[in-house]
Amino acid sequence: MNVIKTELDGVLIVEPRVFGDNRGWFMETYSKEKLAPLGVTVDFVQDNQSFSAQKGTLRGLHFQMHPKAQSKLLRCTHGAILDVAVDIRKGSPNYTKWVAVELSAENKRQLFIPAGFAHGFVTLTDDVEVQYKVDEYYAPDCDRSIRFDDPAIGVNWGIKAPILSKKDLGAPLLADSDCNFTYPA
Ligand SMILES: Cc1cn([C@H]2C[C@H](O)[C@@H](COP(=O)(O)OP(=O)(O)O[C@H]3O[C@@H](C)C(=O)[C@@H](O)[C@H]3O)O2)c(=O)[nH]c1=O
Repeated sequence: MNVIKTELDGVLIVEPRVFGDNRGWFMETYSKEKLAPLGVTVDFVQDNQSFSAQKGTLRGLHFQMHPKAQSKLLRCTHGAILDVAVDIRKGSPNYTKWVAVELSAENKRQLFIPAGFAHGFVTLTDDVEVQYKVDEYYAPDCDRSIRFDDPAIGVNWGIKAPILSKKDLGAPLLADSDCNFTYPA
């Protein structure tokens, strides 16, 4: 596996090794022992999958607060997404900074997003399947959204009127959120 650092410390692009042959291809999609020396040292406890029918669907920006904060390892197994991580740790030199990485079934890239970051993605094709591992169980009490178009963050999603859930439509700005991440942790 190859790991590429992003501008945000701790947010990593993971490129699995793909073995092609006359049948097709094979890859390890996750290996604890191969990823640990490269910076992914968390213990994943839950696997998630979502399907988005239409291009231009946006899920985010989401996070779980302490004490149920989550790290995530994401991949797109059908179609393509623009995957976004935002540093929302108060006091961080990168506070409100974001990175966007295209993940697709074709490029097989994964994005590791540590706790302390908000996450969201917009679909770049129809029929998008996203799969991800998380290192903390779903905890509705700690589950939070912030506005995808919060001007204090300014993510360039490349789309003006995305398809959103009711929850994401009514999400607060980061400044009005009860987000409790601090830097250093
Ligand atoms: C996230 C989650 C949701 N659910 C339920 C709650 C709800 O009824 C239904 C749909 O939930 P949501 O609308 O929050 O799904 P979604 O908008 O896809 O939420 C996800 O978005 C991406 C961007 C993330 O980063 C994830 O951590 C997660 O927040 O699924 C679970 O049972 N377990 C879970 O782990």
